[in-house]
Amino acid sequence: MKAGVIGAGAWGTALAQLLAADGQAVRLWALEAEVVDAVNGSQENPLYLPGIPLSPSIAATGAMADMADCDLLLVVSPAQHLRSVVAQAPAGVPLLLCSKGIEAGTSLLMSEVAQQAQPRSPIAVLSGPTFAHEVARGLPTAITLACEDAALGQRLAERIARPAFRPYLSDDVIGAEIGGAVKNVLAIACGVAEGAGLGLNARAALISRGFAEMTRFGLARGARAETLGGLSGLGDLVLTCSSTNSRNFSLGKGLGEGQAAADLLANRRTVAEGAFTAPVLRAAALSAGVEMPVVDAVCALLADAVPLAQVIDALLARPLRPE
Ligand SMILES: NC(=O)C1=CN([C@@H]2O[C@H](COP(=O)(O)OP(=O)(O)OC[C@H]3O[C@@H](n4cnc5c(N)ncnc54)[C@H](O)[C@@H]3O)[C@@H](O)[C@H]2O)C=CC1
Ligand SMILES: O=C(CO)COP(=O)(O)O
Repeated sequence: MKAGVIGAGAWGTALAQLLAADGQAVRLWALEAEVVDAVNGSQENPLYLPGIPLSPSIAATGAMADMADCDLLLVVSPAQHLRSVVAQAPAGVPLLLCSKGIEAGTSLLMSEVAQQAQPRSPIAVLSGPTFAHEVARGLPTAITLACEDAALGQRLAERIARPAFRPYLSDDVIGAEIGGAVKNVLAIACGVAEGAGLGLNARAALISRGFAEMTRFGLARGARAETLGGLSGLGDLVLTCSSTNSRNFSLGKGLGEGQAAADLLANRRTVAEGAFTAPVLRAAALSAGVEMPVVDAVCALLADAVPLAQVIDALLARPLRPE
């Protein structure tokens, strides 16, 4: 039996490499035939993870039926495609969900979507500050592994831990997912501050006040505060809000430089999840009665609805209140 990875973008490929670096067999499902050919033929994924030599023990496939001999499936598709790929996956196999986002139309978290798509499959979530290129290169990384079933969580943690890759166990699945989804929207805001030349004070303010928004929303959805303050929340927020290695931060930087969202989002191959999560999160926050002004500002910019200067002025002109 072997581990399988569903989705061969940057993160799925990096996770396959992590698990296969010591020669263990890993099955990798890719959507694109050219990715299957490149991984199997020349041990690389130039489309999504260029410059990283991959282990020959990764076997790529474009046929989901080939995942039937896997005893663990890491699901690493973009959040908006998770329902369809999980529905095609073999039933009854533990699913470790690695996508970060909220489903449009349903406002469901990935664990809730997976539960609907594969009701018989046990579910866990893997989320934290983890740039794919760094994990693929074997650089030290810590991550949250959340699972309601403590024994399964322990088994999965032991299965994926490596000398430089440390999963920390949690039973707060909702908290781990909310941190990963919300931080992508806040990273867009920090990118805007960078692109518009607003300075590092503004970035720190957005990280802190954004974390307050994440916490308010998370607590309203049943997350625990310590999860939001951990690797999958604050940890990932800090990582993604401070580097153009983040696609979300880079998208925001383009917006801050005055480019239109429609142009920045047209024809991109890689995913900036925050652009999809932002409007869903805004609607979910509104219906939960949770104020998220930074998220609202990102939504306005993504809709190309309000000029940047006006969005910034509106945030700064909010009534003064206690922290
Ligand atoms: N790249 C990273 O460093 C990290 C990414 N993640 C999360 O992992 C998830 C996947 O992101 P990446 O691997 O970075 O993707 P990516 O941006 O590198 O690649 C895009 C992926 O989308 C897939 N795709 C496009 N259309 C599809 C469809 N109709 N059905 C199924 N798949 C489709 C492509 O095959 C490809 O695998 C996202 O939710 C992301 O937030 C989480 C941690 C780190
Ligand atoms: O989730 C990530 C790091 O933890 C990757 O962030 P981006 O999707 O913004 O590149």
